[in-house]
This record gives sequence, structure tokens and C-alpha cells, in this order.
Amino acid sequence: MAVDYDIVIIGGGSGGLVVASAAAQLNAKVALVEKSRLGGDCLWFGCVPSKSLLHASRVAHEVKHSSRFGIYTTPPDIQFSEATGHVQNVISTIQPHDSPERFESLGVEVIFGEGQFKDQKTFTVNGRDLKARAFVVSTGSRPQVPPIEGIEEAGFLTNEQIFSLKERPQSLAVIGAGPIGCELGQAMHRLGSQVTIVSSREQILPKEDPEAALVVEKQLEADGVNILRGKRAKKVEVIDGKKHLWVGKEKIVVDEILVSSGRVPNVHSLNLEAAGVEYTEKGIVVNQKLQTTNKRIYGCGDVIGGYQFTHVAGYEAAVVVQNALFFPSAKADYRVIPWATFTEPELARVGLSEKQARDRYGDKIEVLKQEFADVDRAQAERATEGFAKIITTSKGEILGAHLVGPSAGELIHEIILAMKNKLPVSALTGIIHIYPTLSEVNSKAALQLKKRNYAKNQGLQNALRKLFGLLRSIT
Ligand SMILES: Cc1cc2nc3c(=O)[nH]c(=O)nc-3n(C[C@H](O)[C@H](O)[C@H](O)COP(=O)(O)OP(=O)(O)OC[C@H]3O[C@@H](n4cnc5c(N)ncnc54)[C@H](O)[C@@H]3O)c2cc1C
Ligand SMILES: NC(=O)c1ccc[n+]([C@@H]2O[C@H](COP(=O)([O-])OP(=O)(O)OC[C@H]3O[C@@H](n4cnc5c(N)ncnc54)[C@H](O)[C@@H]3O)[C@@H](O)[C@H]2O)c1
Repeated sequence: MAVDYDIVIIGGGSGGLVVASAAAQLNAKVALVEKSRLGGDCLWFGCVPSKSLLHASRVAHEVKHSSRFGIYTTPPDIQFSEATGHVQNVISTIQPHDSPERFESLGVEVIFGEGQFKDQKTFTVNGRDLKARAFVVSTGSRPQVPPIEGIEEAGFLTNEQIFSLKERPQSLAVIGAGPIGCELGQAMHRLGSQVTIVSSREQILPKEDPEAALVVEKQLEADGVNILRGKRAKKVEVIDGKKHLWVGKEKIVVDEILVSSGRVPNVHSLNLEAAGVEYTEKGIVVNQKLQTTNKRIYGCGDVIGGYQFTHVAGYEAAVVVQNALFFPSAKADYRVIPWATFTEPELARVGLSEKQARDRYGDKIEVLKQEFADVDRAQAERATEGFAKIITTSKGEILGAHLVGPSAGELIHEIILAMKNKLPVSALTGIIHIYPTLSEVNSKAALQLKKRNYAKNQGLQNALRKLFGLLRSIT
């Protein structure tokens, strides 16, 4: 039986929009179903507003601390509503790229509505039955609200409200010390809120290299952020307009609470059961080809769990386009997935952690660590906290990298390129790095393997000593 569409995409965010534009540009017949606005979390409540708010907060911090460069100012007057106004302006500037008009001009049929699967082959929206050769579920995720007694009654903020606040909460408790909690905790503190971060683990940013996370933690504390480690928020009560939050045996009194304690996949209103699509509380179950348990239905982005990043949703979208429109042969490859947390200092990672590398390769690994303090450009800018740590096999194959420090999210890309193309770590010393740039942190880290191997090679050292002695004697 003929169908109307090559592909129907449910959810128009980072993943769904990439599928839609690529498929339409390949001349496929495409429908995109979106329940609210195109753009998804990244544009409206995620990457774009958080990086914009972080930038405003960094400027405030720089101004406040400019005397270390001999520049004296009065303390900055932070107009919070203008800082969030800047955030909204950035969103408005980027939004046309994700607009329905742009997608319609590419040939995508954009349908606004919240639909459901009717059966294995049909998605119904606004009373219309959409039949397609393939479907993609890319409905993203939403904040997980932890089981804290009284939280619903007391009220709280998530990433869906914080960027449109007009008034700065004088004090803010941030529940969760993952990337959202650390980025927004630092931004809000630098913009004038008194922030307390509640971290369920001893280590903030628990998915990161412990030494690297410690560098971020020290900066947060130097900023004045209060961090409660190894504790969970348990109960909240409103007394005289203030929120009293019990964290273990401690009580903190704040004006507002930001919940940043993880994400849940948006699966529930889709009637996935009717389509034979299995899911767990982590997300829709997919195979390596990103097919769900119904082979005609694919999943990509946050809704399938895993790495919840815009660039990963985009990568998965490319795999889905190939498999859904043509022959399902492409497999998602998660070996070289980078990400960064945009606190100051930034923390960027690709590949294995030191522990994962040791678990897999035993002691046959090398940990090449270079502090930013030995990089002249970092000294010039007094941004010397942090390091690059590159983990390799003894032969120099790059297994992972962890950078914490100025512009770490930018600097990691040459390592990603080397790793993806299976270049040895020596490739990072094989190109000339411009002096003085922060990127020297990578070449200096990489050079350590050469130095280490030379230091171990007594035979070569003796031979060179003899050779130079001979050359001197005959000159
Ligand atoms: C505060 C914050 C900061 C972040 N910062 C970064 C960052 O710096 N870098 C980075 O890489 N990632 C970042 N992320 C993560 C990133 O935003 C997500 O990984 C990314 O948006 C996931 O894309 P997606 O397509 O899966 O979901 P989304 O982009 O959220 O898109 C899902 C879309 O589906 C729609 N939808 C939901 N249910 C339905 C339904 N039933 N029917 C129809 N449509 C539906 C939604 O309205 C939405 O438009 C951040 C996230 C947050 C919360
Ligand atoms: N820069 C970026 O790329 C960026 C920025 C923000 C978010 N993100 C994405 O969004 C995802 C979600 O971020 P997130 O920070 O919400 O989640 P997360 O899962 O990474 O961290 C949340 C933390 O909160 C803790 N927690 C849970 N309940 C708690 C409680 N009651 N009290 C105290 N702590 C509690 C969890 O143990 C966890 O460590 C990230 O994993 C990432 O993929 C990316």
C-alpha cells in the first residue's frame, strides 16, 4: 500500500530539525510534527540561553576583578533584567534559522500539534492520519523533579523558567551539580544571587575527570558559591515567603530553588505501545542503527537517553536520515564523542577517562598532563588554572582527553580530529602551534610522551653522547 511520506518526524528540536532539513534537501517527502515551537530545548531553554547568560556573567566577573590588570572601576551595577534581555535577544536572532518558514521553504510540511501513534504504521495528529515509509521520534527530554517533600507546593524553577526571569532572586539553591547546576549556578552567582549548590555526590560534575572537576569546584568556591557535597535535598517548606530547604541535617533559607537534577525522556503522550516501540525510564530502546523495536520507527536525541547533547542529536540525526531513507546499514559510533561544560574554567572531554582506560588497558597507558600555568599565553591573561590531560596507549594511540581551563571547549578539537582519524598523539607535536596561543597546552602535553620515551631509552642516550663526542673531536 502506498504511503504519503518518506519520513514523518515527531519533535522539531536539535535532532528532528537536522533530519527534516537533510531529508527535504534530498528531495524526500517530509512531515515534521511539533507540539509547541520549532527549535527545542537547545534554542529556547538550553544551550543558547545558558551560554548567553554565562557570557553576561563572565563580563560581570571580569569587570569586578579588573584591578588585577591595573584597571580600576566602581563595582559593576548588574541590571539582571537586561542580562536576561540579552539572552532573549540572542534567542530571537538565532530563531529564524529554526523557523517554520525556513523549513517550509526547504519543502518540509510543518504540522503543529501533539499526536499519537494509532498503530505500527500510522501517526495521528489534529485528526489526520500520517502514513510514512519511516518515522523518527525526536521529542527530547524534560527536567526530572526529584522526590523532595513539599517541592511542588513551594514552587521551583527549572531551565524552562530561569532564562526569562525579570528579577534576580537574592538567594538561590541549585539542586544537582551536573552541567546544568554548575553552569547556571556560576552564572547566577556572578550576576549577583547568593548561590548554594546541593551536590548528591562528593564530586561535582560526577561524569568528569575528578581532578578536572576539582579545578571547576575551586573556582566556584572562589567566586563565593556555597557547595554542599554528598547530600540530597529532602524537604522544602515556605515560611514567611522564604523557601526553607532541608539538606541532610542542614537547613538553607533561600528565595528560589533551581532544579537541575537530571532529565526524563518525553515518551509518554506518544502511545508508543500501539506502535510496538519499547522504552524504559531512560528513554526509547534503539539498536546501533537507531531503529526502535519497530524497525520502521527510529529514535534520536535526548529521547533515546545516552549522550544528551545537541551535537550528538545532530550526529544521530545523520545516521537516521541515511538508514530511514535508504538502506538501514549505518551504525551510530560513540567512540569519539566530545562535550564541554561552559563554566569558567571550561571543562572539555573526549573518549575514555583515566579510570576507564586503566580498566581496559591496565598499566599500559600513559597519562600526559600539561598545566596551563606553563603556557605563556595563559600567563599573559592570568588564566592559569587547569590543565590538559591526554591519555594514550604506550604506543601513543589517543584514548581520551580532559581539558580544564581557558577555552577548553575550543582547544579540544585538534585532539578530537587526531583521535577520530586515528593519528598518534605525536601528530599534535608534528604541526607548528602559533606562539603564544593557549593551544600550546596540547602540543606540550603530547610532547611529554616523546620526552618520556627518550628518558627511558638509555641506549639511544648513550649512542647520542658518543656521537656528539666524536663530532666534537673531529671538528
Ligand atoms: C540548560 C541546558 C543547557 C544545555 N547546554 C548544552 C550545551 O551547551 N551543549 C550541548 O550540546 N547540549 C546542551 N544541552 C542539551 C541539549 O539541549 C539537548 O541535548 C538537545 O536539545 C537534545 O535535542 P533533541 O532533539 O533530542 O530534543 P529537543 O531539542 O529538546 O527537541 C525536542 C522537540 O520535541 C518537541 N516535542 C516533545 N514532545 C512532543 C510530542 N509529543 N509531539 C510533538 N513534539 C514534541 C519539543 O517541543 C521539542 O521541540 C543543554 C540542555 C539544557 C537543559
Ligand atoms: N554544556 C553542555 O553540554 C550541557 C550543559 C547543560 C546540560 N547538558 C546536558 O543536559 C543533561 C542534564 O543535565 P543535568 O545537570 O540536569 O543532569 P545530570 O544528570 O548530569 O546531573 C544531575 C545531578 O543531580 C544529582 N541529584 C539528583 N537528585 C538530587 C537531589 N535530590 N539533591 C542533590 N542532587 C541530586 C544527580 O545525582 C546528578 O549528579 C546533561 O547530562 C547534559 O547531557 C549539557
